[in-house]
Amino acid sequence: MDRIALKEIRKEYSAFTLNGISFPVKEGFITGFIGPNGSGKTTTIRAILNLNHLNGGEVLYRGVRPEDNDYLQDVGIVLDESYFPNDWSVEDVNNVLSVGYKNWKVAEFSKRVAGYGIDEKLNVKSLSRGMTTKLMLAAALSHGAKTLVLDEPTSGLDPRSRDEFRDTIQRYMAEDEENTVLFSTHITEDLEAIADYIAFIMDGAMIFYGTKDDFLEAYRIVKCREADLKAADPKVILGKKKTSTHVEVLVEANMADAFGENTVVEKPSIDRIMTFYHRGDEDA
Ligand SMILES: Nc1ncnc2c1ncn2[C@@H]1O[C@H](COP(=O)(O)OP(=O)(O)OP(=O)(O)O)[C@@H](O)[C@H]1O
Repeated sequence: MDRIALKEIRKEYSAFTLNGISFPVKEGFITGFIGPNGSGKTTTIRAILNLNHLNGGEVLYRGVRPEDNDYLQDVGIVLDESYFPNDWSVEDVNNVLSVGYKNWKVAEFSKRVAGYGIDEKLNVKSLSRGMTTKLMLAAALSHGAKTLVLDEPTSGLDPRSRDEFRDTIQRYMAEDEENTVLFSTHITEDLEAIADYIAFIMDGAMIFYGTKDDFLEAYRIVKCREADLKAADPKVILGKKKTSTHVEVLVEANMADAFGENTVVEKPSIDRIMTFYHRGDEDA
């Protein structure tokens, strides 16, 4: 079952268009949402959270198009920047959200922020980027949300905190088989560790949606000589990088043998797929 379904969503800014993004966020699984800087991840996430007016398409939550923001009671949110007013203390966050969320757990939030080493007397604006992310994560996990929607939750975290974040998400998933997570990231190590599904966008358009394993099987990097490239239709080349001795191209897996026999074929990591995709002719 789809916890969230994005159906052809479209958002037009003056210099950017999110152009018909469709993918499901499957109930009971972790979906990693990837794409390079400026590809439209935050715009998509804001659409899911009803923070953006859309120019087309729709977002379904538990199979229906929400008529108001009540569905957000069920959603724990981490945004890429703080959504708390700067003059609030952490204690204010606890007090105010206990009014806003029907199932807010005051003691649970206090325990979580204390666990992150955050003093509730501190002002939100005095927190570092990583601490602010942890504060949002503590809030996201303190109102019984069955869905987490997290925008770049690990980008401000140090390696140890990233590791703890991954443990926290895995514990959350183990607590209830219906718990569901969508998180965007360009730290692909996070995905390799915990994502079940991958949604990959670029320049506002959908490139891939499927299981992480299918994603890793879908592409190959072929190392060959520049002359070998002539053997194949240039359209099969999804990305290209020259090195001092040869050229490397990203292709769909079924095109890996289109460049003749004098090649080396590798299965790329998520990171390599992302960095190669749409890459041009520049030298390494
Ligand atoms: N309010 C806005 N007005 C105009 N353009 C916007 C607005 N918000 C985002 N954009 C543009 O939309 C594009 C996509 O931005 P978005 O933040 O969704 O990308 P992203 O994939 O989340 O990037 P990053 O990985 O850098 O966070 C960018 O070119 C950005 O400048």
